[in-house]
Amino acid sequence: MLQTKPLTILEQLNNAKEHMNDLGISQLMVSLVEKVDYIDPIQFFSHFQNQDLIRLFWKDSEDSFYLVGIDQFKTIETSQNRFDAIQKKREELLNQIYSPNGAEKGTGPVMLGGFSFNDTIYGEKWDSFNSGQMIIPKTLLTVNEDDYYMTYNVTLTENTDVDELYKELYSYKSRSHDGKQNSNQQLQSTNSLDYRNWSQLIEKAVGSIKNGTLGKVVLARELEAEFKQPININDVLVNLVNHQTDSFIYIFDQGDDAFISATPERLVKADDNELLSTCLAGTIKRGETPDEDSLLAHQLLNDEKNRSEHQYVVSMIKEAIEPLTYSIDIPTSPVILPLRSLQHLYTPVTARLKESQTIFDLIEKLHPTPALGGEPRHVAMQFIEENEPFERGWYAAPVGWVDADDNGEMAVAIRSALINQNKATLFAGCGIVEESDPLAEYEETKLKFTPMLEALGGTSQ
Ligand SMILES: C=C(O[C@@H]1C=C(C(=O)O)C=C[C@H]1O)C(=O)O
Ligand SMILES: [Mg+2]
Repeated sequence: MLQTKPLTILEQLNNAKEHMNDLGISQLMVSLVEKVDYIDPIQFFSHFQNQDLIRLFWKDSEDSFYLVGIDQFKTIETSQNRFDAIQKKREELLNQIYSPNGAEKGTGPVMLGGFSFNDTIYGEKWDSFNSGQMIIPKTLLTVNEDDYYMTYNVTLTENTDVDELYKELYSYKSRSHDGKQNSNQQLQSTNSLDYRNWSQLIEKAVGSIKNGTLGKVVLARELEAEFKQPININDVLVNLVNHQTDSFIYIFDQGDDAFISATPERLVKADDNELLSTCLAGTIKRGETPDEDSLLAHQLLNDEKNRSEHQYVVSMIKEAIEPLTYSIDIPTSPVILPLRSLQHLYTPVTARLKESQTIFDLIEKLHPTPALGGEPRHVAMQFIEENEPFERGWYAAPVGWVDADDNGEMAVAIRSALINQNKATLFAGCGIVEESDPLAEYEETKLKFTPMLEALGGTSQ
């Protein structure tokens, strides 16, 4: 077969301008894609610090797929009926964007963003975050294994000088950036729900479980950490990439406020018609020696309380996904997912989707799973809303990306922090079931704070 040479960006721009004239319209949104040589995604992200631009970062848990989005081309924000509303607005928008060069997975008018845990979001801390925010960046770097792509999203008008615009697209390469590092960041203080209040909360939940109102509920606490110097997001990213290798890494950096997560938990991945999801619940620490480590793993696998926390998630995901699929594959027992400072019970889910469901339909069905909400879902959500003494914001909520062909992936934003200047708010929760002991659950949240706290430059809690 005759292989046609991909069009250069300049050729694509000229084609788009011609297309616009042919259509007799005065304005056209265009998504231009080119294959490029190696670009380090972390350096590329870091390059745009202190430029008052939104920065978006995504790395998958296999360390093979990265997206870095810079600046907003188009942003969709919703509050009411958010998953459905975003999907509708997205369709409208995509219909208007011209992509002259076709698109490899994860290139072109890709949207990155996220949602809040609840349908609404409140509180000063979360002022600059919405309950649904998906962004098509102006410039997007895509790294897929060994292939590198740049996408430029632009609006052409009758007056656009193509040669000028072409030069402008590459101007980021020459902009200088502030590469200073805070290598010796110091933690000044932390503040979180004290143990007495925590244990009352857990006892209340266990009471509702014992009287049959609830099966499982996930309860969390926030930890406010103050540092000596402003937190450098670039440094945090480098620390997370180096130490949380089997996690998704997600950053939504709006300049003054950034939300960061290094999470092992996938909500859903849609790859052509294949669907992947993850059941992740049940936790124990890592051992100091390989022997102790496997002893702990063995203990976790055989622990009834942790198995029960896990089973709620497996049953719910299966029930939610089954009607949408031709076939579904869920192993009958979990395996261990070892992370740097803790290990989890893990059951992978694979399925073939029946018809083209968008990732937003899937999120709507799945969020929140009993790994972050509980069972029954609405009773657990109400319990959380009434009893947890803080706003979850984007913690424990879906974050990720989707391309124009409906390929995409959403992770669950746990092991996360909201960062503002020299302050960070970290979040950690755990699944409460009938056998839960408040002290053991408190220790479990401490373990879950560790990775992000260390990445921020703090070591103690
Ligand atoms: C709620 C969190 O994690 C969830 C709770 C787990 C548990 O209780 O064992 C394990 C993984 C996640 O499903 C969190 O990290 O904040
Ligand atoms: Mg647990």
